[in-house]
Amino acid sequence: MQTIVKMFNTDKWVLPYLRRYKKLLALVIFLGFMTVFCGTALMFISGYLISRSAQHPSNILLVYVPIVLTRAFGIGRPVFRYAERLTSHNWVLRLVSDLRKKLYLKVEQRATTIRQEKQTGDVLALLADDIQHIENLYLTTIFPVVIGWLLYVVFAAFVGYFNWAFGLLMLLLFGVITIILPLASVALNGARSFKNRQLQHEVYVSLTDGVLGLTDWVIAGRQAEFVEKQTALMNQQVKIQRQNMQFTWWRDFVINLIVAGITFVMLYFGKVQFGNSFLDVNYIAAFTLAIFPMVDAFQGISAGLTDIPTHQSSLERMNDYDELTVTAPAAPTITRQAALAFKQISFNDVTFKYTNQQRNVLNGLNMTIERNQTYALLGPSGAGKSTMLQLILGDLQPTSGQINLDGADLSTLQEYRHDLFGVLDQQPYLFNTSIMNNVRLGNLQATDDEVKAAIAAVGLQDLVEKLPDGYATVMTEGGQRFSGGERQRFALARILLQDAPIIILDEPTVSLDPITENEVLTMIFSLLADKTIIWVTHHLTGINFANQVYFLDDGQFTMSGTPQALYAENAHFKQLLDLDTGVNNYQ
Ligand SMILES: Nc1ncnc2c1ncn2[C@@H]1O[C@H](COP(=O)(O)OP(=O)(O)OP(=O)(O)O)[C@@H](O)[C@H]1O
Repeated sequence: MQTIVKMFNTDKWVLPYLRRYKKLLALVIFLGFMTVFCGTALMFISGYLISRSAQHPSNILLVYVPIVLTRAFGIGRPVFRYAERLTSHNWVLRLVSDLRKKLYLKVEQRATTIRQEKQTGDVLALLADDIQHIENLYLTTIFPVVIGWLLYVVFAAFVGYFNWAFGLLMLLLFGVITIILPLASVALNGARSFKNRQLQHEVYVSLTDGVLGLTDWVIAGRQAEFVEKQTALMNQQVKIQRQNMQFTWWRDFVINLIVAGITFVMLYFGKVQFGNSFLDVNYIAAFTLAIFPMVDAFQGISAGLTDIPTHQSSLERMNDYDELTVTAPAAPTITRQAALAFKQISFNDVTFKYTNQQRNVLNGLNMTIERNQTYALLGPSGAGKSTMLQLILGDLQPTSGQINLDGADLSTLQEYRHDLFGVLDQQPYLFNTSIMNNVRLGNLQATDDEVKAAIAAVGLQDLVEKLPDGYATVMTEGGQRFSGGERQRFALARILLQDAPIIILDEPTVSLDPITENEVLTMIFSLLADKTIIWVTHHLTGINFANQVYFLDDGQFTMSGTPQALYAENAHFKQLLDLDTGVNNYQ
């Protein structure tokens, strides 16, 4: 219970919405209460009416009023129920839509760096499952519990109005169903529900991880191990769910036993209270029958409270996510136009360290990137090349030092990012939509003719036009229907449409065969001849396209210069290049 109170005390996700929509919330609770009230009153009046009708009809008016009331409560119950469903779902959908938007904005703000702190499965679970749980927190927990408790108090007071001692007895007996049993449920079953929720989360994380690396599991011939791992997790879940169902069965059985006891007590109360009067005797059936519709509402309290630990873990995860606050970057100090017309980008003593790492990945780097020049960045695996690209793109911030674009701190220019940078990486993503839509992603304002021109520029016009559906051909997920070289060309067409002045190439040809690699590199550098290019590459194929080559090792530049100068001055570079190209270069 303490953890629940603590959870709500520190909550930033749900409570603000309770306050924002409090009037609607009060209406939902009122309508829910009226639904159960009408159901109870209907049974009460019906009990009275049946009993009264069995007596000698001294005056027809005495049954006429209950008939009208039966009709009123009979109509009132479904009407209130309908209105309650409408408003509660309206309330919950508003809340969920606000929550989704809030969560989306949080994720979006950190989209580029999120994978450093969260696993993909974590974020998926958060987006898909946790929000759903918050929705259920209201529909299956908060609303039924509040309505059930309200009814409990009103009914005990009603009985107390006739006989305070019986009122007190009802308070006590119904208290067992509405307070003691639900709390015992939370205590006994809560830990299990919590564990189930955590297992569900583990399944998400492990499944996403497994699916992302599915090819590797298959290549390693360890599919069975992957399936076993998932099955073990799911079996644990099934076991817990079975225990939960058994627990629910026993709990409901105990509730029904208690209700049977309450029914006898009520009969006795009726006899003592009303048994001596010819007219009042009809209240015995009325009070006794009224118990049954209420029991449904009271059962909801136990079920609702037992779910709290499940919701708790969702709420904790969402609040935990909230802790990852994003500090808004300072406003840009130069205009978009000035940024696009930049002359140079400079690295000034840039050092970078990942928060979870001991050592610096980059150590006091200095470099100047001139407009319209091509820079090749080479170095062994783990040297820090990709980290450098992320720093240029503003996805990471230097631990010390500065990266400036014409004197303006690059990290403050994030709102110009799409206009400044085009990125072509190892596996550009092609979506399961038409070729036209996929290429148009580079520039949503581009006309059909412009898209076609970009596709023609990358040499894919013939291929596309020969397809039965032409430009409307759906690419299939990840663009699987096209070869690696074709996928890179489509991605290049996107970049042409985007027309950003700085192009980041992150080993775009690493997965291609040497002939296709040569073709794609030649195409990239001829089509992007007027751009500033920063190109990370593992080997020296196509290095003569670069104006400057920088070797990065262990976070520092160990060598730099034009390819020609390095070839002339550095025996190692000469040897590597000759090996890579199989000929003597620059002769
Ligand atoms: N998100 C991260 N969190 C912690 N350490 C990281 C992270 N990303 C990279 N590193 C570490 O930083 C170092 C540099 O990584 P980086 O990816 O920049 O190297 P790289 O030169 O691009 O390597 P490769 O050529 O293999 O892609 C490596 O030791 C890597 O393990």
